[in-house]
Amino acid sequence: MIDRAAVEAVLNAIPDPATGRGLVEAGVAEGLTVTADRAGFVIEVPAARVAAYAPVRDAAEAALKAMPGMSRVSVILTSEAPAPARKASLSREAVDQGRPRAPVPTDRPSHVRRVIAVASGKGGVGKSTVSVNLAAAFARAGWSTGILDADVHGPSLPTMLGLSGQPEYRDGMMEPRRAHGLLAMSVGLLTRSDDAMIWRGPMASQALTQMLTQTRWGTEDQPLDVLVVDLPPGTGDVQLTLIQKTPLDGVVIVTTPQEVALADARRAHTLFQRVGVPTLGLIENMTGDVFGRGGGEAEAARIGAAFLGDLPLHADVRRAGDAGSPLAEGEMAARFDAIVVRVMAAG
Ligand SMILES: Nc1ncnc2c1ncn2[C@@H]1O[C@H](COP(=O)(O)OP(=O)(O)OP(=O)(O)O)[C@@H](O)[C@H]1O
Repeated sequence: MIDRAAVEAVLNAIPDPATGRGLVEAGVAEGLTVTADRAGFVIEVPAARVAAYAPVRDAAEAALKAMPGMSRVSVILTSEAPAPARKASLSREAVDQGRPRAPVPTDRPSHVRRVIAVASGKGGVGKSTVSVNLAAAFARAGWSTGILDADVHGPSLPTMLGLSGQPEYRDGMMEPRRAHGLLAMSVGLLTRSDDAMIWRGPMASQALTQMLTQTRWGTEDQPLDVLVVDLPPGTGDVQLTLIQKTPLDGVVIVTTPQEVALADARRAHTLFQRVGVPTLGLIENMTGDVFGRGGGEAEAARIGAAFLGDLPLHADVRRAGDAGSPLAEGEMAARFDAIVVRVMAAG
């Protein structure tokens, strides 16, 4: 198990060029996610400073990869979009064009009945695990189901469904992959995992739009009943841009019972509320002796959302994820079936 404190110590040994302080201390490592064997974060700097921070990203990546037990590291260097230049001589029309406009949601994907996002206020709460098992439970309930992995910070669907290789293009559309009764598309299938990617909000949003609207999720004869979208964790700019542009019918928020995760879940709920996407409910993951229990239900009541259920830490869940297939039977699969019944009732 990778320890978050150890990751932070490694990152604090690397100085931020601007302040000379360690990367975590200086607040440079945004959205730091540490899971059992992975770590990732985002460095967001003004466009002019991207080159100066590239060696920092490389050093951080190398240092994290060298940690014992670390299997995957993703350090993303992104640039803030430059503010539009305004001149007094611009016409009114041009000035108007420079103003931020209310974002226009992209078209709905064709032949898809419902788009449900799975989100978390912070990383490492098991959002991707919940997404894929929720999708499998929808399929067990008889709904034709797709899953779209939009987690630019660390796409994990290819591992969880045992997928590799780029998707095929046919008649100008990407063909989703088929696995375990689900249709699947992942940002991880569209990029080489070792690429040093620079994901800005708009780029991530463009990739998501493309995967949503240019994937053949359904046809006139065989529409898709539900598309589950695994969003990147957090409540920052990337998430805001994504959800503003994406036609979502509802969101399921995943949290752990810990106080800090609950506060982040609340923040996520507020973010979705601001853009008019209804929260279908909260799921408490990793309930039990380690993290406590019950916080998710109390938080759901506090924000006026449904509580969809809790999921204890269970070896079957991790084993299924590692083996590249969702849960198909047993106690944990049954818990997901119960959650799906409540989601269906909510949305
Ligand atoms: N209920 C559970 N019981 C046992 N293991 C779990 C459970 N939920 C998640 N895990 C394990 O925790 C790890 C992290 O899960 P996952 O990758 O789904 O998190 P995440 O929140 O999607 O992370 P990220 O923020 O990086 O996307 C995985 O190894 C997964 O198998």
